[in-house]
Amino acid sequence: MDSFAAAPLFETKKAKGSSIYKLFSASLSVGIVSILIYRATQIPENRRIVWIGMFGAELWFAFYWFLTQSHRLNRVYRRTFKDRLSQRYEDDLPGVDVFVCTADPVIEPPMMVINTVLSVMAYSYPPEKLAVYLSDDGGSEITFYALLEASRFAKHWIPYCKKFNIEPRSPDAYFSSSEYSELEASQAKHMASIKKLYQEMENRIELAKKLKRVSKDALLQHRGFSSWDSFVSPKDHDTVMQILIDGRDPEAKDIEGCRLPTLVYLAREKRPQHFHNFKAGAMNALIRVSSEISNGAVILNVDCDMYSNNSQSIRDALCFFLDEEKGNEIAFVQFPQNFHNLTKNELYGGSMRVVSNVEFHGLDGYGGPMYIGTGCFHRRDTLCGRKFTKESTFEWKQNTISTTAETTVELEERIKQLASSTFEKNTQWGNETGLKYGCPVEDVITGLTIQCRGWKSVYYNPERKGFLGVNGTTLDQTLVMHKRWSEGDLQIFLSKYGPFSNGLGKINIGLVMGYCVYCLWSINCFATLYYSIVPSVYLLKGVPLFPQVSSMWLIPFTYVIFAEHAYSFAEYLFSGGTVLGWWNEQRMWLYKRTTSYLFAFIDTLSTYLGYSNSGFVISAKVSNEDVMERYEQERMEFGADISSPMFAVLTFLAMVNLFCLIGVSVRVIWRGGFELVFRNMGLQVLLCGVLVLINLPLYDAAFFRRDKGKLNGSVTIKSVFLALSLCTLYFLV
Ligand SMILES: O=c1ccn([C@@H]2O[C@H](COP(=O)(O)OP(=O)(O)O[C@H]3O[C@H](CO)[C@@H](O)[C@H](O)[C@H]3O)[C@@H](O)[C@H]2O)c(=O)[nH]1
Ligand SMILES: [Mn+2]
Repeated sequence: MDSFAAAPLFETKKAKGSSIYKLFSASLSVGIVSILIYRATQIPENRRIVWIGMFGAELWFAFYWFLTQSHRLNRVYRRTFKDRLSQRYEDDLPGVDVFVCTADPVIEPPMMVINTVLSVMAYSYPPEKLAVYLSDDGGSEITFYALLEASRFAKHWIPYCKKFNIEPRSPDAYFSSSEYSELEASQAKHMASIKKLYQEMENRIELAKKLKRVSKDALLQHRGFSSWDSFVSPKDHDTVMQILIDGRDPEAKDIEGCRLPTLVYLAREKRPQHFHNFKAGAMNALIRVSSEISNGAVILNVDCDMYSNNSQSIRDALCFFLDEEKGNEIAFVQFPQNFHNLTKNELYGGSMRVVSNVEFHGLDGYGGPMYIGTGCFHRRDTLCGRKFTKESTFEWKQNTISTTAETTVELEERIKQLASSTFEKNTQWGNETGLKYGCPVEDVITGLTIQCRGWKSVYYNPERKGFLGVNGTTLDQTLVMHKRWSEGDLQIFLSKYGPFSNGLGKINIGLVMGYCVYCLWSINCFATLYYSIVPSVYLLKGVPLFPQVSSMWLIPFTYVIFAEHAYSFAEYLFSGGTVLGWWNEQRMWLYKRTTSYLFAFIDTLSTYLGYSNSGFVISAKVSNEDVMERYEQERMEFGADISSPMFAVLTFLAMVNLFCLIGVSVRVIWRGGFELVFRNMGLQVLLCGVLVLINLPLYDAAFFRRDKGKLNGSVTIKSVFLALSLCTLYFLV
């Protein structure tokens, strides 16, 4: 072997400045411990219970802060060498199967879905090694029709992408980001004609969507439509499987005469009497079906809204899997979730900036990130349950399917039963094999299980983002999504597959802690609720719960509060955010903790007691113009007609703090004693004041706004009434 052949395909670098961080972290620990000592030693004679509550909340915060250190102490960054990959493996690249999941043609419009499909079909990768599968849990004829249209448009689109080496390769994203005037004349002409084809296709699909049926002409164009003859409903139908482009077929070529990637539509069989297990069920059906069609050694999974923004991502991922030294222990390569519809200051904290740019790098330092469902490359064999051994190597060359004389139709008929609703009965699918069932975050539990079998994962966060998706555009959507996530994560923690119950001893302790940060999200609700109600109410009552301004004990409180927030502010800016964005994120942090997490906890509890079953509320990916306008102006969207219990909790909390602050102010102005209040309860005033400040958009939505995004009137009235009652009650007794 010459020296170049031995050169690694990727490199891993530790984050700079980690010793400074360690010092900082140590100083904060001292502060935190001092606070706890204060609580434990200074218990007052009266109102012990309230004090102990404060102690409890602070104990929790301290413990949780300790867990989050695992995200920061050992961050690593990865870099790939794609030129070495092509030099060594260009003729030998593994097959790659891309799974795109969709579930509802209304929430996830067919145009969006096919844009994602086209973007992955156009990867810079040998087309004969690439296969794209669309799983449609909505079983929609319109989605199928759109995919059929896309399979034709691909013949023009893929050669265009490759000829001019364009990015991004989702047509919609490309057309809305590029101007003819910036292109050379020949390309501009070419683009104009492609764009026209695209718009014609779009018109046909939108028309079908509007009429809720495919035109008679189109129906005759493909035998696949006949599958809908026996169709009862999206929840009750036979398997629909159509190989729209068969990669084995030498005639399947684009307009330049180059081969095309395989393209398959699958709507697995659904029956009301058989539970379908949401996305995990869809993925497992895809794993089986694809194993008979293309059997790619590597599987890429994306949600239907997450188009590929970087045509090199497959090659990036392969640099990890094919690395001669370390590749054999890597089970999956996770890219961050990024979004293309964020506004500048991210009113709903949608980018999860710090998670992507700090925390996941920290997990990577301890054995690898979680699998987060989209933008993730898996090795097929590990996903199917194979255990790790030191001797095992990545044998991608054996994965090829022998080309038989079978026709496309014969192949379809033979393998249809792999997607039947009864296929998994009495098998290990959903348990030891494939993605795990029974958890609203199938991805996280599956990834953790793989890591517990001895595998590593890799986090790859390149400059040019690999995937871009759609983020929620209303407060309600964001809170509901976080409820599902935190609920699923808590269930993982409590299950026998949890980071603690299963991971301890199998994965690095740093990774156990790292998982716990997410798995225990929901538990944060108690300490946060306590901290955002009790000190304010006792402020109104005139009872101090923090050290006096003149006391030495104030020092650790001040240090911890200011240093921690200054650090989080710096971290947010360092991750590319804005000042206002950080402030918005603090609000969302409060809102998620007091609603999503609380409701997730309650629902998990009732699931355990057998009262309910957690479902999967599909995140909305489109919103009407009115909502969109406010989203772009960064006005918080409550939705005047939404009377969600989550909003009731938020409004109640906001009102309690408002009334307490007003109450104290009135008293001070009336009776004087400003100095006394400040001296005895300075921190309480600060806390209550910040809570009011952060809730300004909510008061605005409750009292002043007139648009459709304002807070529901009855929610406002009820919450004001409840908050007033609570404050009066506390004030009097
Ligand atoms: O019965 C179902 C329900 C959902 N989906 C698909 O699952 C994906 C994710 O659903 P979405 O509603 O967008 O959920 P998010 O909360 O945005 O998704 C994140 O969280 C999920 C649960 O952890 C993961 O499955 C996702 O990959 C991850 O992006 C979408 O493509 C859906 O079409 C199905 O295929 N079948
Ligand atoms: Mn999504």
